[in-house]
Amino acid sequence: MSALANRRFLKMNGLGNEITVLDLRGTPLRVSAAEARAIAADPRSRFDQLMVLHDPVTPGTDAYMRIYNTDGSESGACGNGTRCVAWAMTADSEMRGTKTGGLMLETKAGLLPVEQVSETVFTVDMGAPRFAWNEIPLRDPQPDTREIDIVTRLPDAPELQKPSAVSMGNPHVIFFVKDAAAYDLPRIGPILEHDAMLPERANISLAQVLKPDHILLHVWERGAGQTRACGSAACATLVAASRKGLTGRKATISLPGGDLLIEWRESDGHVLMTGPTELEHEGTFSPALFAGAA
Ligand SMILES: N[C@@H](CCC[C@H](N)C(=O)O)C(=O)O
Repeated sequence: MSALANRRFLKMNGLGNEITVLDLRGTPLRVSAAEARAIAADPRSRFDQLMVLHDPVTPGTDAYMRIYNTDGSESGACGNGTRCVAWAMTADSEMRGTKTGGLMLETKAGLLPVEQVSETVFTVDMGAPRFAWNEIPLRDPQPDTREIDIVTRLPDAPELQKPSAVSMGNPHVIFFVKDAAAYDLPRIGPILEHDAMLPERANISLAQVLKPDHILLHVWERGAGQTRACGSAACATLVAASRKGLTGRKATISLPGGDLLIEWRESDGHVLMTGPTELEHEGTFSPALFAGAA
């Protein structure tokens, strides 16, 4: 039987981005890719991202987070999930600590300071974006990641060329388009996610700049498919738009699930993401869930 059987989880969302939070602090347990897929397959614990809390690694931090996509792959960043974890560590009767003030969370991509804005709204410092082709990473050297070469040619969407690429601790490719809602993302998303230029695949964004401080965004997420919102994609998109001179350094990013406020802070180059969280329900994993999952 999986050691995760009967463990408690929280089912949450950040702007409709489905998030399941599992607290494994104080245990040596780890979630395997097969266990993550099994959790995602159950409608009660279904997720776009599973946020697993582990004991802190770096002194002074509050928790280490491992982030799983629906397909069991791992990511270094999840903006919406980080806000959900912050809510859980602040408000949930079993996960909250005694600490007041902000939290310092950590992933394999780095440190994420979080501040509470109101009961359910949090601001996450998502860190500094990276632009070097090998840090995103891309397969081939690119002189300027504001406009990269990709291999995919879509006969019915020939304009989807020369996207921007940005790492927010996870890889993002952003196409600036006239109408972000006009594309069949479930069809073209997987093709672009697996473009040969993207050795670790990428999250694919279609961005429509409405005003210098407002962008409409649709996202196909690596390992999870089309989601109602993606926080790290919103950060990467604002940064890419600002680098191309399409927006300023602060904008509202409107996603199908709602709005995020994103600021690319001038003083230190960090990206701040502010948005809501929602608790849907709590539950425990049924032992039967993991039958066959290693
Ligand atoms: N929804 C997340 C991003 C999740 C990670 C992504 N699918 C990846 O594999 O990098 C967010 O809110 O940032």
